[in-house]
Amino acid sequence: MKYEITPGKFITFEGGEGVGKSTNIRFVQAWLEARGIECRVTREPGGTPLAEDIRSILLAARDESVDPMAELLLVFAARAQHVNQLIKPALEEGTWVLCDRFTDATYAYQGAGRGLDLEQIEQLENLVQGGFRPDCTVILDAPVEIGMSRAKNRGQLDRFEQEQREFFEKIRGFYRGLANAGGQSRYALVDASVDLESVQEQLSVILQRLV
Ligand SMILES: Nc1ncnc2c1ncn2[C@@H]1O[C@H](COP(=O)(O)OP(=O)(O)O)[C@@H](O)[C@H]1O
Ligand SMILES: Cc1cn([C@H]2C[C@H](O)[C@@H](COP(=O)(O)OP(=O)(O)O)O2)c(=O)[nH]c1=O
Repeated sequence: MKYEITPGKFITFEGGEGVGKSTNIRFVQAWLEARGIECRVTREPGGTPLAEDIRSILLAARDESVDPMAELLLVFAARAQHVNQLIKPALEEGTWVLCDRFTDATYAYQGAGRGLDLEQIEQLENLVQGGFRPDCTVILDAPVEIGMSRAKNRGQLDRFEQEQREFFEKIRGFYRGLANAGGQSRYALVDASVDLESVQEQLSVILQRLV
């Protein structure tokens, strides 16, 4: 008898700085593993040794201003490595992959934030990923100042965290737009401004629909 492995699901977590992505990914992992679902937690930019090296290049604060197109191409270089070396092989084994940010972050940060053309980003998305997209994208939404105040105890600011408030408002607006576009979509908007328990209640409802 042919034994078929059910491929895993690919869930991505998006939102502004400090909204609680890492904290809630750990909750989702525990929730799924308690139901016998094997999970792999990863992040972007990063996830493999090469992609983590590219992450360090992207996040380093530097005197030289970084050309937005150079930033965009680095993000996708890291993603090509991550998708092909880690994410797809894990999914094919039946492991679920929980990823802290993915391509929606590129539309939000390099597109809405830096002002790059969304169609050019889409061309790169198709080039690097083909038709590969997340099964579900959780957007954790909170006012910019809440995320900033939660993130501020983390020490030195990286190159993105050094941006002005206006940059983060654009990113928040973009994510909310994705979630509110209507119709059947893979996006689930979570109010992350409330206490952790209330955030996790919202996540449980989303997870019930996925398992
Ligand atoms: N709903 C919440 N209420 C209060 N504090 C939170 C909440 N969610 C996360 N935190 C705290 O905020 C900080 C940033 O959370 P983190 O998960 O690292 O965010 P991100 O990964 O989105 O940058 C952590 O100290 C975390 O414990
Ligand atoms: C995945 C991705 C991340 N980024 C940025 C957003 C973040 O500022 C940074 C690192 O992501 P992350 O570690 O999630 O930041 P934080 O925990 O502070 O929210 O990389 C992009 O600009 N484009 C992308 O495509």
